[in-house]
Amino acid sequence: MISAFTGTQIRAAEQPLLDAGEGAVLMQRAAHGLANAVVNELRSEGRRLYGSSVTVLAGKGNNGGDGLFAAAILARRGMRTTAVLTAGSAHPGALGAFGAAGGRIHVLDENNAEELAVLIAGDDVVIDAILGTGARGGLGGPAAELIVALQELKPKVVVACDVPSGVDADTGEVHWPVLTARLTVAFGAVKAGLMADPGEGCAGRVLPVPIGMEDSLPLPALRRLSVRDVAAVLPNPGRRVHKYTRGVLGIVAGSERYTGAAALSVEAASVAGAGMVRYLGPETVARQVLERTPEAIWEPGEPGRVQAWLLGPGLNGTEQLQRARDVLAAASAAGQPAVVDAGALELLPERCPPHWILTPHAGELAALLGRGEVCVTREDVESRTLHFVRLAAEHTGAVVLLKGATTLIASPSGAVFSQSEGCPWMSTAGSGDVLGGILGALAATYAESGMDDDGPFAAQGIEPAERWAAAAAVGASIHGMAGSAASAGGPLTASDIVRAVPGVYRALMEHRTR
Ligand SMILES: NC(=O)C1=CN([C@@H]2O[C@H](COP(=O)(O)OP(=O)(O)OC[C@H]3O[C@@H](n4cnc5c(N)ncnc54)[C@H](O)[C@@H]3O)[C@@H](O)[C@H]2O)[C@@H](O)CC1
Ligand SMILES: [K+]
Repeated sequence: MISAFTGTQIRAAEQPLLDAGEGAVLMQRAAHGLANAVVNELRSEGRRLYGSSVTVLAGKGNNGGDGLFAAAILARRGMRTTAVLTAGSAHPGALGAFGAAGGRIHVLDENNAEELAVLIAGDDVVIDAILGTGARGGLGGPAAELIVALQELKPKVVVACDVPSGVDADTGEVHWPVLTARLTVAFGAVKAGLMADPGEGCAGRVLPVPIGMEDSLPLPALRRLSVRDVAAVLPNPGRRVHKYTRGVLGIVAGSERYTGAAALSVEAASVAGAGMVRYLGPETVARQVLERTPEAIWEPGEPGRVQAWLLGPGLNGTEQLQRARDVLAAASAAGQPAVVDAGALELLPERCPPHWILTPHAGELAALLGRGEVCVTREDVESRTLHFVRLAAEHTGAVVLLKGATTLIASPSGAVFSQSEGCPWMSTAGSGDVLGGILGALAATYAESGMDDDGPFAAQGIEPAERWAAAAAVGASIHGMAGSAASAGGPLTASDIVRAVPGVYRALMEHRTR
């Protein structure tokens, strides 16, 4: 599990060490971690260190100090080093060390941003050490001009020091312009802002470097399940199970207009481990569903027993909407878990049970919040994903899974998971219906066995109030892995994602036996 902390939490954990006069030691550890990361990045490209060039963009705070000390280390190891001081002044000790190691220094001013950008862009590495966790807002003035010009010139390798300057370490909000990094070296721990959009999109790979305050960190603000975690909690049928104990999922999806959504979600649920899938919808849709998944059962009347529900993909028309309304009321009364997507989000009661999983995209999340009289647009949600997903979980009382390049899952208890296994090719029609099917299958399976104190989530140390959010994170992770496997770098259809799901399960099961 990767744990991420807000910049504020990390600064608080550092404070006792700073008070004890350990600040310089922390900075040296950070600088060595950063310098080593630059060396490894160059070596991974088969580049020699000696004679390669690096420029550090250094702000006036400790982030700039880390960058300058790291550049001094690199200069001593034979790199040609340049520093651009973006605020006129810089950390005195670090600047002294950089000068003593033979680095060249330029001071950014009103008139030289473009000229410096051209000078720097050809370097082998650019280190962005302008702003770190002490930033308020983003870059302005000549520093912003420099970043805009540099971004256009596409520098070869950008390594961000702690966070890309302009990304809010607490929230992942981005104050443009930001230089997109290939690698972010995060000191002490990964910052929450590097695991939430849009911040994650600027950070590249994130490498945490311990600097000695890690034991003082509080509970994480965000967590990401690793492949190993997902493998460990994946439902694994024992010898004595049968289809009913494996978990039966009821699905209310599709309509005359959107038949594909029903077909995809039913098929995805069937391949994602549900013992049985019962489909509720019009006969014409059911025919297509069964053609694709003959294992599913069409329920024209009162459905047989189910353990969990999926409602919403492709839902349209009064008949299907009424069915979904009835099912929601029955699920609520029976205490059954439900995955609520797309059209069914509009049917939710004001407060939902904590084991319901809502799966909006940014626009649907804005609408959901609007019902609680929080007036926000899709763009607002996209620019502050972590904030709004938390708020939606708080307002609805349910687990809220916000779809995106990074999927955030907020529990009403306050815990947040972040998964990012997918790829941009997955933003294709029907992809969300497949996610719904996978989540539904997991909900049905975990409802039967999985949430107890002797279940797999408890064994991973996941608290009872966070387990349904963790289950949704498992679903997001499997969906992302299946999409990336199906894509292999190229375009794909939602059906390709479905076909890749069993392979992902097999690989995870193998992982478990290793
Ligand atoms: N606190 C510590 O002891 C340690 C901090 N470390 C580094 O120090 C960083 C935090 O350092 P600081 O607290 O000095 O803050 P930063 O280095 O993040 O920089 C903020 C500095 O720029 C100014 N500033 C804030 N917002 C600005 C904006 N939008 N535009 C221009 N200037 C702005 C501030 O007045 C401050 O002087 C961390 O990210 C990390 O890189 C590491 O060296 C490890 C130890
Ligand atoms: K930075």
